[in-house]
Amino acid sequence: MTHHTHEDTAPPEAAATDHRRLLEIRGVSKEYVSVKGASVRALDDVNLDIGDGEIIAIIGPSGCGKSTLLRMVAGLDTDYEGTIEWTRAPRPGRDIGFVFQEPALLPWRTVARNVSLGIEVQKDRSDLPTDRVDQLLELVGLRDFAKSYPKELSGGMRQRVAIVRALAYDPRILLMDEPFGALDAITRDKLHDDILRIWAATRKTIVFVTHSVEEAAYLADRVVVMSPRPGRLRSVHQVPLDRNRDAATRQLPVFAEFAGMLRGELA
Ligand SMILES: Nc1ncnc2c1ncn2[C@@H]1O[C@H](COP(=O)(O)OP(=O)(O)OP(=O)(O)O)[C@@H](O)[C@H]1O
Repeated sequence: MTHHTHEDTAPPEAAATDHRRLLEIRGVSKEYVSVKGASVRALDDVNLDIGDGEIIAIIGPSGCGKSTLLRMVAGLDTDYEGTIEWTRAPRPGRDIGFVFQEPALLPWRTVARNVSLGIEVQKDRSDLPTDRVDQLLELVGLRDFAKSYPKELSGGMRQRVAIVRALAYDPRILLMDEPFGALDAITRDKLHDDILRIWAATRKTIVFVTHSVEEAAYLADRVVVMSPRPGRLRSVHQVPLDRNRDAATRQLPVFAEFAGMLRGELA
């Protein structure tokens, strides 16, 4: 089990071993200035390489800058020190799929039309072919609900629609900010398996923020632990499991041990 801290020899920015690099985050710091003029240092010298096809979980105490970091990677906030560089130039507006805690679907559009929204907002406005929408919905078992409206779906189904909507224009990276935080435990577990299925079918790079160490351990290749303000990378851990994960994985001693270790890092 890897266990790097600032005091260890291996730096937390150690690159993913098995993946070509997709993104390089170098020396990223962020200061917010409040309305009253006081400044809050939200991130301090964050360094991380993200490999192509890698799944990374970010965990850390409330307010440590997880969402801030995700927003910067997404290009939603460009006011920071340091650099975030892509190894291949991103296609403007297309390379990031973002999923929030709330699915934010348009209630007057069908499921299929919500999924194709990601494409329609692009400049060229080419419609998403119906078979592509079907294919995306199939990934999350919602093909039969293409013509339903969001209010006719459960919370978990809505979040599945939000996830495939983010995948509609084939982004290089899927960023998710506590995507399962509003769901009950059983629905969460089902969504986890949807994510694993999506990854197996698309090999997308996925970076997600979570408060659950079990979620991080179950889904990720590497887990990034952040420390409280100013947000720094406390440690980066390779998850000691191969990619074939299912319900039985959660029963493995190595899983419990790893999740327990993460919990200890957060204490
Ligand atoms: N727009 C803003 N203006 C001022 N301060 C901000 C702003 N957004 C975030 N902050 C501050 O920056 C710090 C990091 O916030 P951020 O939302 O990134 O944390 P987080 O780790 O995602 O928290 P949580 O787990 O509670 O969602 C916090 O101290 C927060 O108060």
